Amino acid sequence: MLLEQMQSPDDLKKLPVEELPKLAEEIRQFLIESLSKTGGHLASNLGVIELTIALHYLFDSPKDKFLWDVGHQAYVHKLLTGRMDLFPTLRQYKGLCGFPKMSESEHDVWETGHSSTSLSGAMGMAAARDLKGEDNKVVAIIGDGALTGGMALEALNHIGEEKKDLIVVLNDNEMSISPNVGALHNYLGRLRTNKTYSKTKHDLESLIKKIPSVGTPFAHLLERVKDSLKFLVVDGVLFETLGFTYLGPIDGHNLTDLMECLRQAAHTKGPVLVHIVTRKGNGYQPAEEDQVNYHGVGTYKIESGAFAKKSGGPVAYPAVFGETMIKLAEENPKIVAISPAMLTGSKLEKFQRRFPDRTFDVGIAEQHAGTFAAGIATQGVIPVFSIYSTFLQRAYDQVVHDICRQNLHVVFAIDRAGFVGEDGETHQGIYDIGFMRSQPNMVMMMPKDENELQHMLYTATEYGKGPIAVRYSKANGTGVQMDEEFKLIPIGKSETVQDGEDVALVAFGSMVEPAIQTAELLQKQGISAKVVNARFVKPLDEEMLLSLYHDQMPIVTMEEGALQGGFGSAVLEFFAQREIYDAKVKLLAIPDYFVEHGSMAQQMEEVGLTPPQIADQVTRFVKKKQEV
Ligand SMILES: Cc1ncc(C[n+]2csc(CCOP(=O)(O)OP(=O)(O)O)c2C)c(N)n1
Ligand SMILES: CC(=O)[C@@H](O)[C@H](O)COP(=O)(O)O
Ligand SMILES: [Mg+2]
Repeated sequence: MLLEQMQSPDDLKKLPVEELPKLAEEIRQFLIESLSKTGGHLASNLGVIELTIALHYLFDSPKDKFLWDVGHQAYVHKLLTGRMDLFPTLRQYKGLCGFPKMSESEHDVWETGHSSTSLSGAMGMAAARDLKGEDNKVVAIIGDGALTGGMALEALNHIGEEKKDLIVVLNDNEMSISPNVGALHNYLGRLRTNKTYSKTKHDLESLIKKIPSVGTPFAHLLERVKDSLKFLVVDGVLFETLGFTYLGPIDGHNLTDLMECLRQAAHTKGPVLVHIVTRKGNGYQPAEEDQVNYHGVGTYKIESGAFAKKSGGPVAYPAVFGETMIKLAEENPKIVAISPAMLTGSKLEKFQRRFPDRTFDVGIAEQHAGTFAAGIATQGVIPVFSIYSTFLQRAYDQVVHDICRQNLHVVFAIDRAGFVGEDGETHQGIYDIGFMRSQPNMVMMMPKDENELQHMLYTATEYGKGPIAVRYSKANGTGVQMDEEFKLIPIGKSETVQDGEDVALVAFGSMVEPAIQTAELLQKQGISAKVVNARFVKPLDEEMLLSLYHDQMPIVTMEEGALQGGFGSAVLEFFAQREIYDAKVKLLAIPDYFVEHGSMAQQMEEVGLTPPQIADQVTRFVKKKQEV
């Protein structure tokens, strides 16, 4: 098997060119087989097998730098850089990361997970290279979806101006996770169908070169004629206008064409954009036919492509969000949904089918989505901005400057809040509590179960006074009975779940259920714990906190979020502001480091947030308090 011999790109370079299609086929079979057992980002990787082979064959990694945008398509790169044996551990605890990771290999020179960063990173590397007087190549590989991200467009603007040697490979498969959207996508479509462009341009340039222009009075005029002629050939060559040499479009599954084009790119001065056209899921029929669901998969049967059945259990929070949105929108015609390219994961596809005019998939454009929501809200329409916690990070200034400062009624539906499992550190949804609650006007809540989620969403859409956020986990709910009618939750009011005398477990959202389990464990040790469902991190239920203090209850705050600036911090701030210095408060939250991939359960255990671990900590805390 050729693949087994690939310990480094040097081994690849030893292969005769004729063997490369065989290697590509082996990689395809390997990925289909290996991911059927581990899951992972299958379809995107099947689409870049030939491209990755061509890149490693022609360039000299790690001297030459490859920056994989999003990084979900870097599995082939991992295979060709000696990590085949680790694939059975892909995305598992302490196993191979699903994204580029510098600690894994010297060939991973840029870490990703969030999209649209590769061009800025590449520009930085090219600038540093030139300052140091070095001569390596820098190649950014970006998908058509990631290209819609604002960062990528900002970088194109800069790169085109600076004119440094840098190659951008645009992998155009017409797909984001869902079919790609937007005017830029439509433009790429026109380039794709205009296959004669490159040839015509080449012929034209050869012709113009024959006219003796340099040094003549007509030089400038002739250059302008050349540019104008280009625009006659296709309706606007955006990338050339921006200062890139545009090569393509070429078939990204044809190794010969790829090699030829990349060779030409490597010898071209200044920024080059190589436009390759690929098929997501290429070579595996189930993935080609259902590109959306094969973007990221769990385990599946190779022959049929059938996904392993989910192990029953209660419905997951995102599904409850999707269903609730339909109910809410049926009752309230002012409600619209906004998603930055995540309709599928956010469970809004059914909503989109039911209310196509009230659904906005804006592409990978979190910043725009935020300010777009603000604009909608100014007109009395109610935008529900559905966004994963981790991607909301990208829209922070929009949250601050456009939404909170203008005190607009934007409803944030913050999905994937807390640990996310296999995607790991780039995707953990654990910072939103801190960065949202610091904003004036913000209201923020998290439900203890799926029934409370629907009531919170209803409360948020009815609120009307300013920005309001509901964060919820990707996990399954608790299996609680769902109420038929929506109820308003009083803003800033907690709920006592069970009474107790020795300690108060004040839990935020997803930690209420573990708090109840912890209380049971404590009971066995003779410790009586009160459990409070905090519901709100902002505004806090101050009355509840003061009452616990007056009852001299030690307080343990519990949250699935970062310790710094989180729910527990808010409780401490409250007591400090009231000049209450003898409140006994212990904070249980996620400590100050990036927690890597694994299952959500493993991640909770790693940071000490499982009920037995919490019970131990609470026992020590209560005993210490009694000793004082
Ligand atoms: C900032 C950000 N927003 C959203 C995502 C979620 N996401 C991951 S891959 C992807 C689609 C990327 O499409 P494209 O770049 O064309 O790559 P393809 O999967 O088609 O190869 C999206 C929306 C992300 N990783 N980062
Ligand atoms: C690479 C990426 O950002 C997405 O594909 C992400 O992995 C989706 O996560 P979910 O599976 O939770 O929707
Ligand atoms: Mg794509």
